[in-house]
Amino acid sequence: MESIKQTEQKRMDHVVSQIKQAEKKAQKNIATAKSDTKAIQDDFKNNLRIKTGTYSGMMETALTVRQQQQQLAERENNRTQAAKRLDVLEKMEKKPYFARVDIKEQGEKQEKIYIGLASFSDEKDKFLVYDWRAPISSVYYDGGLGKVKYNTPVGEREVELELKRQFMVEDGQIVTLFDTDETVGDQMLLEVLDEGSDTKMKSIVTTIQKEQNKIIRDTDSELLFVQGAAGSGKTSAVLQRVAFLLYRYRGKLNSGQVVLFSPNQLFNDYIDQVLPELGEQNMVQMTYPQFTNRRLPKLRVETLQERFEEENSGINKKIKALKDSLKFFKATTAYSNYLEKKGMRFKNIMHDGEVFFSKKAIRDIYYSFNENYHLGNRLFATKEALIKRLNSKVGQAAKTDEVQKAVQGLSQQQLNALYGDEPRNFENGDKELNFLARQYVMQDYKKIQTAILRNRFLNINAQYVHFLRSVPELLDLSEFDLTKEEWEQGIDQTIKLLKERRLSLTDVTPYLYLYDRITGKKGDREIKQVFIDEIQDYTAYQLAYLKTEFPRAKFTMLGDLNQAIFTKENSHTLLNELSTMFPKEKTKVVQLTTSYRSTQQITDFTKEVLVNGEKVTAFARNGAKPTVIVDQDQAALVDDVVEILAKNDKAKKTTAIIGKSLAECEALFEQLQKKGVATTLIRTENQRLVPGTLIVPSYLAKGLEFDAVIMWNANKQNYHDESERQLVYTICSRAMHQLDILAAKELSPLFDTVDKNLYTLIKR
Ligand SMILES: Nc1ncnc2c1ncn2[C@@H]1O[C@H](COP(=O)(O)OP(=O)(O)OP(=O)(O)O)[C@@H](O)[C@H]1O
Repeated sequence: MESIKQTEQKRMDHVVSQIKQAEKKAQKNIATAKSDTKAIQDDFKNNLRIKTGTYSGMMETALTVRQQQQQLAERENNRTQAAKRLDVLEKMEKKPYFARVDIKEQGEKQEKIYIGLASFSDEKDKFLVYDWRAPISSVYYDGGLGKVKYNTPVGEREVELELKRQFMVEDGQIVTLFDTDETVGDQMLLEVLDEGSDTKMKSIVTTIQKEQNKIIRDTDSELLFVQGAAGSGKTSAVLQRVAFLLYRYRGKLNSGQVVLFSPNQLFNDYIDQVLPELGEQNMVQMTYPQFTNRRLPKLRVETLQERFEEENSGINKKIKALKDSLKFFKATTAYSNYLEKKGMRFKNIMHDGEVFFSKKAIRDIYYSFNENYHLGNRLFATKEALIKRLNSKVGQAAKTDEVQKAVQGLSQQQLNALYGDEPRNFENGDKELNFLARQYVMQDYKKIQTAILRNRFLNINAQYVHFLRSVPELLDLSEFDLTKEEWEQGIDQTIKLLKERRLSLTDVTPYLYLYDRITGKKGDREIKQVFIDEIQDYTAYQLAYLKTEFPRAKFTMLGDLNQAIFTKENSHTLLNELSTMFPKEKTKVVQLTTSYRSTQQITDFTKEVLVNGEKVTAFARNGAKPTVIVDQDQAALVDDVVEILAKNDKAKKTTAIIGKSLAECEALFEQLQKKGVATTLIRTENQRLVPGTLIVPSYLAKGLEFDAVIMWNANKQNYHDESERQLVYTICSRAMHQLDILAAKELSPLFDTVDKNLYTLIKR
């Protein structure tokens, strides 16, 4: 008798052969679209007669050109569609599907549903494969055998799940199959997790877990908040969610309307293959500093490294807490509203070293409009009035003898430049001279026009400082444990930086928000979905700002309060503030507690580093216990690194050495180089992850993972402050299979909370 595997293989062979046929068809479509395009272009070249003699002739020509462009766009669209389909088919040829569920709806026959990367039907329109995002596919991810419910666009349905089968497939051949009554068999997950790390993140489509599926398929929430332990698959789930939304709202949502904010550039690079692997285009990806700094080209904003290494204590810390808060955001809004009545700061518009429009004149115009003019309109009306005044000044100047004489003395070439594209049919000589004189003056005044149009008369630096000075009237400083004098000290620092054309990261967002309010900037209404990863490193202010910047978007925010390495203990306040920003009934919070990244031994160890942390459970996958090596001095530690690297290399494990600061990483890099050990030092977030051993500073390790991690210099001197606990946790939780912690002389006391049985201690 034929085994189950043979029967399934036969079916798979059939599907693969159908897919191959479909590929041929797609190739033909691409070729047809290409030759059609060429034919249209040739035809156009040969037959188009440009008729410009008469008005109707011109119209006819324009119409023909337009028709041709439309035809070309249509063919181009056909071609891209066919090319996309071919791309998906080629992937499916290797792995047509990864699961099968047998379901029975009441009163109906049993149905076998095969689930893969995309839907595929045969010539008779019978579904051979269902897209993993189709409503019915949800039962595969959600249910054990028995009754299961799933959502469809027209409501909930219930079916009996009678079989759940998973396939490991390579090149169209079934390698293994598992029948399971567990929610997605652990066996398959184990196989997947046992694989080594890569410089690129992979999709988890075949083994999405029930909780993750909830995140992926949510369509109701305006704010979906995911608190997930390190390695619990937040990032993975969210990328699957993007693919899901693009499928669910096909035609209404495209990848350009989805934005993902990620922790750093390195991480962008790490995840950029997941969506293409799923047959979708990547969304817009950026980091928050990229988003804000591109609007501040003239100011130098603090970098991630500077932010990480800056001393944040005492008054500074309290000022930062205030500036990061939602209260401060509200104060900015209140302050800007008050500017409709008074308080705007302006700059003179200068010309040749002299005041052309004085700030007082501009202020008078600005406040001459009635109270129905709100900030944006008020500015617009002011600009209009200034342009009008400029024009009348141009008129006056053009009439002066001086200008008239100057124009008469111009060469033909200079005159031609003044005419520009203007048709030269003037009623009489006077009018012509007048026109030329105006043009002549305008050349000189061009800069003034630009200054008006570009809002150069706004004095945003002075305005921001004025706002800071007004803060004690807008909120209660004592709530942030600050006195007025302390607050003033903070303002002095900001002024000092502004004078050097610099801005601290904390000030960037309020500065921009104030500017947006004054200029009436409306935000990007095109963007429909915004994803924010590592939410714990954002401030409430930044999130409130993002909400105004993307007024039509739904938000998915994910993070791990345990890994707040920049905001530290403020991360819990963030969660509270966040909950007031979105309507309660439209907010959903999902917790992911199982960590899939690391072996049980590593997760059990790392979670004890935390005190009062969010919940973390290990996924049962075995490996060696973490090792802690305490050696005599730095030189001995370098030898330890060399030894560990040799061992890891032999076991084909990729290692990342994570040091606290960049300086430390640089020093280690050089020492290893002297010993002939090749590594790649990641200095900035703009670098690429490459295969082989990496040395990474801690603040860039966010979101990444490696087979083996060496925590460098985990001694007392380096990590002693309670506020560094989360950083230590983030570093250690990057390891998938092996973790070695190295310290000279004395281990950091932050490890004291860890049970001694959970690691192997080597003292040398
Ligand atoms: N359902 C799953 N099936 C297979 N692998 C999974 C699954 N969920 C997570 N993983 C794997 O676990 C690892 C961690 O996932 P991911 O990076 O998405 O976690 P995270 O919650 O974003 O972590 P962190 O907060 O530490 O950055 C990845 O290698 C991912 O492929």
